[in-house]
Amino acid sequence: MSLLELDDVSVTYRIASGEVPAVRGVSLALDAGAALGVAGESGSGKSTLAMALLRLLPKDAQVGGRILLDGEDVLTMKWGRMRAVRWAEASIVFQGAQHGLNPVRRIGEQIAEPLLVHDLAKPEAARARVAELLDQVGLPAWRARSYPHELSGGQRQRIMIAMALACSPRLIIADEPTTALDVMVQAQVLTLIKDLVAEHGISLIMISHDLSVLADVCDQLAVMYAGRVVEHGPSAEVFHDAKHPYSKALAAAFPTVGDPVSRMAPKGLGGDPPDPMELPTGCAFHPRCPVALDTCADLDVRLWPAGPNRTAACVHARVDEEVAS
Ligand SMILES: Nc1ncnc2c1ncn2[C@@H]1O[C@H](COP(=O)(O)OP(=O)(O)OP(=O)(O)O)[C@@H](O)[C@H]1O
Repeated sequence: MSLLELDDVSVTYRIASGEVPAVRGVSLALDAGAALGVAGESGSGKSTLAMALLRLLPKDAQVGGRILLDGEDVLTMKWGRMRAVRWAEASIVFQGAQHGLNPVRRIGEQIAEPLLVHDLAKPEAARARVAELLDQVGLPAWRARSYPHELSGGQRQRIMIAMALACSPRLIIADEPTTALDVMVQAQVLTLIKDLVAEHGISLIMISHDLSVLADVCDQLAVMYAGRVVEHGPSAEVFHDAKHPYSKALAAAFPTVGDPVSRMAPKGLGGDPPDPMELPTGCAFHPRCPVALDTCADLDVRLWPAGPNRTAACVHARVDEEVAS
């Protein structure tokens, strides 16, 4: 059984001017110890999906479908159970560490808090655990006495990772964990995440708009567009041989050093992502798609098999059935 199973998950925000379908029918599974990357442009629904996993969405968000964590549906859990699950079984690292830390409390107290709140350690054992966690994220034990403003952005993000690890969760959700950091520090933090999840056998969901980062850290990739997963498969295959034209454009937008010259000059995608309140008919990507057919505007688009262990929501990628063109 998968550690995490998403079955037809949808999230709709109800706002004054109507309904915003931010996530639409997402089904994904994550095995214990595996790492799944979720990619997509700004507004594609990645953060909404991540927040839905731990029921951290605001009240105006209506969530449908099933989110099974070790077989237990997160969406129907009692609040007491939900609070126990957060940190202890699954924790989340947000982008921009400085916003997540309390500026007037010492780092050590903040890392120890989830341990004390969940009654997983007495104060003395928690202090020892804080030193151990600081060591795991590459910081000296004396940093426990520092305040957040005494640390760099990269060090603060390491603290957030230490907090996420504190209760030894089985799943960590990392939402753009390195976006606010400079390139060198980004690489260090990514290596740290990669090493820690491998060492502790933790499952990881990492969210980013950068497919190359996800391909480096994750085994599987899901690409989101307008609230839907439009491609899913082994990360190296999706990154180097995308089947969906949107994933192709996204992969081409992040060439890596050493790539052949052909990949260094990607054709940019025209247009903007659609407003979720005014989604195009059929395939939501068709107005921007360089290979769209007339029929794509009316298509009942779904994730079709697109090769071994791969799916893509594009008629050009289907391998199972005859398609109308
Ligand atoms: N609280 C909210 N109320 C109404 N609409 C929202 C709310 N939060 C997000 N949205 C809308 O839901 C859609 C998905 O947003 P979301 O933040 O999940 O996307 P994202 O892919 O994570 O983008 P980014 O990379 O910019 O964080 C967007 O159209 C956004 O405007």
